[in-house]
Amino acid sequence: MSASKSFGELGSVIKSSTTSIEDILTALNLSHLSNYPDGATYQYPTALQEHRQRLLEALEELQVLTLGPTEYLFPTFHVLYHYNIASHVPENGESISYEKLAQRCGLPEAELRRIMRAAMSLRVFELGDEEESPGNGPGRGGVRHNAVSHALRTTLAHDAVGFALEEYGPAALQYAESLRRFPASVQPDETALALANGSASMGDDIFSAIAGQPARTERVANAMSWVMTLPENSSNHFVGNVPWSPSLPLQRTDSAGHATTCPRVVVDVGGSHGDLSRALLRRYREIECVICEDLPEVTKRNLERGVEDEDESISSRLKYREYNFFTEQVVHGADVYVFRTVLHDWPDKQAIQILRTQVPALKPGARILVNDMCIEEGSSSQASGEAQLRRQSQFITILTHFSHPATSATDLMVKMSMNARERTREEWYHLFAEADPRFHIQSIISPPLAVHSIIEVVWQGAGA
Ligand SMILES: C[S@@+](CC[C@H](N)C(=O)[O-])C[C@H]1O[C@@H](n2cnc3c(N)ncnc32)[C@H](O)[C@@H]1O
Repeated sequence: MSASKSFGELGSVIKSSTTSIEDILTALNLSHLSNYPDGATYQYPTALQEHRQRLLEALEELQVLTLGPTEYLFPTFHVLYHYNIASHVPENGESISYEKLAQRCGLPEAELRRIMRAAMSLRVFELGDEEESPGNGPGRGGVRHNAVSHALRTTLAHDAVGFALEEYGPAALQYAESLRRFPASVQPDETALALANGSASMGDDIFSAIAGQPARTERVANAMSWVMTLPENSSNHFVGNVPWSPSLPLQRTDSAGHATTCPRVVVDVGGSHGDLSRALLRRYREIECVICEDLPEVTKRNLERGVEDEDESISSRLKYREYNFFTEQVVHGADVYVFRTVLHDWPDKQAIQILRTQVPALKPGARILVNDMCIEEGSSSQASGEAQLRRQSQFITILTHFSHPATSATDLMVKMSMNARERTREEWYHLFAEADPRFHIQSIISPPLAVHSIIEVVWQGAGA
């Protein structure tokens, strides 16, 4: 990738530039300038411009280095995605001439050059070997991948970028209008995304709106799989902290005082491609079966994709099943029902409905494990899940660069898409109490460095 300095070198540049800036400000009696509002706007004096420029460059480079190529995908802009330019640049560090790349992408060479110049300024791709076409002058030898553009080559990353740009980009531009048209609405079809899809107030949430479009449906599912590759979102946080995990510091017991044992049958509701299902099966050999449920289109793709490259010990225990969670749960008597980043998509009314449709299937002591965010009102602590999430959701800062300065928080993403919101702990308690008083929240675990908490809910009703 184009960040050529090490952490240590960048740290030194940052230290020396900030010291120089501070010295100049002190000499000019301006050391009081800060980010905190004091009623004054200010411009930095020219004397410190050079240090400021050095500092900004080092900070940018440090950010790229710290995020790593996969998370630093957000500067990808739409034309790069649309023409799938990364896929036309050879792998293995080989350069490609602008002429050839333009042909492969179906773009005029002059336009491609402009696009690539902009991309490289954002540290996506880098200049190729000058020797390749020596007559063209410095930097004219074409381009090649850097780590960031190379990461963009993979379908999952590319689809994640496309999902953000093409689903949320247009929605972000409708956000203000949606607030004007549907003030205080909690209907999933009265949203910015629905306006962008021309389906507002027609009874369609986004999942229904794209249901008949396999390419879009697949892109959403791939984007979800990509999100799970980000460290803060890794399935490891869930898998390592489930109530039966041996790695928990304290041995967990159920309400009768028995040690919490590993479940045999788990249902992954709204499980998309089944990434979490597979992670559970890999870690817990005692789980006999995980049933990954999702909408028909998603399940169809899961079944078509098959299990060719799958370890047989996992594929034999993983089942895919069509299920609409607004209807009665079809798998009765499972030990655990997992909802990972599902309920946060829905306003309370629908989330309650989803929980109630599970009730007829629940046996006494069955668990629901929700893996969603517990936001902390008013917290800006860097250690909180919310602050983690702000960084994680660079996913949507794609929009801040090239579409609309919309948001850097999934709270606004779920608002724009479904009129939903991320919930506080109290709101989770309230939601379950509303859904059915026999749901008992047994624990909420927020693993360190994880975006999502694990809300363990035990069914205290008699069985169905
Ligand atoms: C935000 S994704 C979460 C996917 C997965 N659990 C994860 O953590 O990556 C929400 C999932 O809910 C599914 N979904 C949406 N509406 C549904 C419905 N009515 N019934 C079942 N699944 C649904 C979507 O297809 C999608 O896979």
